[in-house]
Amino acid sequence: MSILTTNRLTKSYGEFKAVTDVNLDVQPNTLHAVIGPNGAGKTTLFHCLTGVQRLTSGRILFDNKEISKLGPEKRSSLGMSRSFQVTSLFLEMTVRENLQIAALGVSSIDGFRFWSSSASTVKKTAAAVDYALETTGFENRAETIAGDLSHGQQRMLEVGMALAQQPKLILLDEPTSGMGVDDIPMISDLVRRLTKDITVLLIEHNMGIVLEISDKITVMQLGQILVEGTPNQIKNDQRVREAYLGGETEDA
Ligand SMILES: Nc1ncnc2c1ncn2[C@@H]1O[C@H](COP(=O)(O)OP(=O)(O)OP(=O)(O)O)[C@@H](O)[C@H]1O
Repeated sequence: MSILTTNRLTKSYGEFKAVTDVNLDVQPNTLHAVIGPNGAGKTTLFHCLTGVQRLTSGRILFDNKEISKLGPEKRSSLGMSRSFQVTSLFLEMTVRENLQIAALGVSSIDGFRFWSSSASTVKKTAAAVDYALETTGFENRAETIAGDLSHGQQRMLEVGMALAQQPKLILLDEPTSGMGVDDIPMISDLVRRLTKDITVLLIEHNMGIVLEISDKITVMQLGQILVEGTPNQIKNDQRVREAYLGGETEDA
């Protein structure tokens, strides 16, 4: 059974349709990537899925519940977490403290519940932080100040913050953007590992990474789904080659 589906998801800005009739079907414990050239509608789709933007029409079902009209906090409390941005890390705090905040706070600063933590919350939080530390491989850096991490490591910590919320599904928006080539394997290995426990929906521009690590790929163009399939199917699809820089499929 699917963990996330969209049914004719459409988002318009005035007369302009940025996303049109998108039907996504994300299976549990898979890495499902959405790719497409500039302006394809990936970011708009991402914001509609996280609840940052309202759909113009269509429906979103997560874990068998309709979530189309729920805000970001509610979605995250149901188990749908998005990766934080480097700009939302607490750079003067340690890695562990950042993860604790994410584990306690669910998603917004207003939601933090430091002061009313019961013993069971503290225990649950510790387990969530341990899970995030272990999965990101940050066990040895737990006491490092986040501001002292490299840019690539900070991006890993963003993913860790989402993991500390112990989601069923994690949504990642271009997790490798701005990363040096040497750091990219670190994050792509992490993303790949995640599907052991949870589901990953990855919005990504870099075709090379997506072909390497995804189970299923949805290619968007001009707000619509152009083609879907396994990395092999996508790699060999003429329509995809044409959409990406006149024939190139690597790193377009
Ligand atoms: N707030 C907005 N108002 C009007 N048009 C918008 C708005 N946001 C996005 N668009 C338009 O919607 C289309 C899809 O944009 P979107 O950012 O979702 O694409 P994308 O696939 O994420 O592209 P990129 O890889 O360049 O970020 C584009 O034509 C864009 O100009």
